[in-house]
Amino acid sequence: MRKYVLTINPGSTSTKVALFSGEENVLQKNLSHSPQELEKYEKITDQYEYRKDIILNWLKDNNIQLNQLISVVGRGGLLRPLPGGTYKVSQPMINDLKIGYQGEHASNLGGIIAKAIADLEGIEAFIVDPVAVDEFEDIARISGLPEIERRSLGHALNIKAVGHRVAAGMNKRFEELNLLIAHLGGGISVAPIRKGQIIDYNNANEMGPFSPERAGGLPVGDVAKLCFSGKYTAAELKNKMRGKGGLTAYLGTNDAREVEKMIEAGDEKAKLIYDAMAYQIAKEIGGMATVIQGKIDAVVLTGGLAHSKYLTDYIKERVEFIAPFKVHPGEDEMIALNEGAMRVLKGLENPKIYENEVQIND
Ligand SMILES: Nc1ncnc2c1ncn2[C@@H]1O[C@H](COP(=O)(O)OP(=O)(O)O)[C@@H](O)[C@H]1O
Ligand SMILES: CCCC(=O)OP(=O)(O)O
Repeated sequence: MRKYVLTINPGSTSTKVALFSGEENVLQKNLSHSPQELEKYEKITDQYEYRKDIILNWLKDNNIQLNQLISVVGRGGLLRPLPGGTYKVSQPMINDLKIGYQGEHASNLGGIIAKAIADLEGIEAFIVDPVAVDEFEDIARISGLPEIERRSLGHALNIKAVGHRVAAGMNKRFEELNLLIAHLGGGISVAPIRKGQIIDYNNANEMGPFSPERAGGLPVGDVAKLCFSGKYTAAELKNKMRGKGGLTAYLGTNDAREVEKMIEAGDEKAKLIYDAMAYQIAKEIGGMATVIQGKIDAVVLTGGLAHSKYLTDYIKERVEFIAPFKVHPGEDEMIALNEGAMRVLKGLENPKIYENEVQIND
């Protein structure tokens, strides 16, 4: 009997997979990937078989048959800019995920793997609130060079899910509050949210604080020099900035738990780098506070790194003057994926259709 929704969440440092029966999360696995494990794949789409097999083997190991699935829902990736919601995975969407329309990222595999597994059973595949959700105000798009637009790419799925949870805890609706939510994962997004709308944020793939595996915003003149130094190919430079940047570049690991062990063992370099990441996150939160004119109901930290007391205490000390400070460790992404699919399966909402007529340059 078909009774489960399979949710698939490929992140830059992990693959998370969960089975839901109705609202209940009945089984979940979170698998971390080291940089060494991932570096053998030239492009992120090359990780398709590897990540898909992890999921299929996990189902098999837990005696779950594919004919028990109602539908499959994946995290959505760097598609064309689009409104939030639940989208049916279609061929035009798959094409854009494969080319990485707005860039490469593990989340592009979410819809692709969901569709591949759903097709084995002839059931529907969906994505929910993908990385490319765009609610920016026009002023946030201006970069300083007319050829380059600031883009809305970040952890919309978790930020919205956590925003709803925080609002419920304050006996309010998400749409009533102004929040500053920082998702601290393999990538980092710092989002000023006005009445439920993410009106700005750093592009987590290319800007803002450095992260476990990304370089974040860099001095542009020095980047230009590096590009023309002749030392690196374009692909090598891209890898340095996403995948092999941040903690990975300085310390050889994307795992903050490992970094904390290094610090405990007296490694001063590890402490300087880890503190610098926390410092940059606090600075980004401070800057984004101006976007909503300091009228903020709560500053919230979420994502895998928000499990770290060391990191959250460091940030708290610097930002708690802004608004009440809350920590929501981990993510609500698996729940949010299931809820998005359930709204459609129960007929409460029509799935959105992905349109690919907007043209932008990568
Ligand atoms: N208990 C913990 N303490 C400190 N850091 C943690 C903990 N759990 C996970 N992390 C770190 O969180 C980061 C991954 O966050 P996550 O939100 O899972 O990212 P992604 O979805 O991009 O893979 C990694 O650097 C990981 O080491
Ligand atoms: C590209 C923005 C999304 C992102 O960084 O996700 P991860 O933290 O899962 O890598």
